[in-house]
Amino acid sequence: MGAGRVPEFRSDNTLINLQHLTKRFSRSGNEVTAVDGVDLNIREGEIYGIIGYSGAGKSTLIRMLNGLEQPTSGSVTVNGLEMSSISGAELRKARQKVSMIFQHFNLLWSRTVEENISLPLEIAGADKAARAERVRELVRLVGLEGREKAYPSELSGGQKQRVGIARALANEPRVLLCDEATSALDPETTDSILDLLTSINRRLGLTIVLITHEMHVIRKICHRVAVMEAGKVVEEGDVLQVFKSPEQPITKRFVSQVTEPGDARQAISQLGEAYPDGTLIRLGFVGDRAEQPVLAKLIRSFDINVNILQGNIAQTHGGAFGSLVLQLSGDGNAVREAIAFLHAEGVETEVIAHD
Ligand SMILES: Nc1ncnc2c1ncn2[C@@H]1O[C@H](COP(=O)(O)OP(=O)(O)OP(=O)(O)O)[C@@H](O)[C@H]1O
Repeated sequence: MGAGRVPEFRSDNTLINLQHLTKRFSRSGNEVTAVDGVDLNIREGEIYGIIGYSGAGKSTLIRMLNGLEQPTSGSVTVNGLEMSSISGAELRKARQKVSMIFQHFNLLWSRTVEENISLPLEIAGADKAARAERVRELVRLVGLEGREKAYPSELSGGQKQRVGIARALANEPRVLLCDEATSALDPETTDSILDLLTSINRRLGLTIVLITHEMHVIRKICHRVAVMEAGKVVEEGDVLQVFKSPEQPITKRFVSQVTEPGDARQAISQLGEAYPDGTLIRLGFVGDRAEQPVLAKLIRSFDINVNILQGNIAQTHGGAFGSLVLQLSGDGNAVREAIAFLHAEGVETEVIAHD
């Protein structure tokens, strides 16, 4: 679909504004605050990710963006229209412009691919010829040519989600909400669906808001991210910035999902055991900043041994980031001075372990 050739459109205009958004549920006499005073601005044309563990309040929050759930207090405004204050026909109309895809696709099993995609057009009252034309376009857009007459039971998970995406785009929404849209898919299919969402974002300038518990999804396609914990947004920012210097403990855990795969962590701890006299440090680097000269200077200037234990680099929408794990060994003072030197050079440096 050539996503890379289409220029990116992102404006500074706020499309979605959440103010002190709160949702409480009462369940058998107990009150649960699912969303707790959230303030957020989502800009037109961006892919905005909300990440959190199970129970953090993500689903409740995203369901308030299209009026599937009503806030207990606070407001949701989409393109100047306060979703929390409308109902009935007005809400149904507004919902056509804020459509949604789901983890389990929510397709109608008795309808074919093209009949599923056509459904929102039927509901909106489009005539038969216009529906057929639009369905053809959408089938092409999501890459399902040749599968129009298939039933959902005959499709792979990725194909089912493509039908979900086509159906969600039928009435030309301004916003696409994705509720754990890739959580039921294997890693390769996840990547192909994320590529499709990126491509749609670029081609149509569509604003996408997604919720997930996987940092890989955030890293791969989001421009900005909010981290949710116990109903609150505890950290928010550009994806690259959050990867570079996560502040909250929960954000650090999410970032380490991507930067420190389990086997790498194990390898580091094994190396740490093999060289117990060393100090393990992790250097963080971002974009095109050159840490290499700093490393060369470190090795030249201090009488210590430097072993590179692990290095990785990953791409985000905003650029590359990576980390390098080093083992420094030698005289304790020299090691301390070397670390002070790295700090002074402005390299993000964290001591992981020392003897
Ligand atoms: N309809 C409901 N009635 C009562 N409690 C609810 C309801 N919906 C959500 N909750 C509670 O609100 C809290 C947040 O749930 P929510 O589903 O929004 O979190 P989540 O981050 O999306 O987690 P998950 O990924 O597991 O769905 C949880 O404690 C949940 O049990």
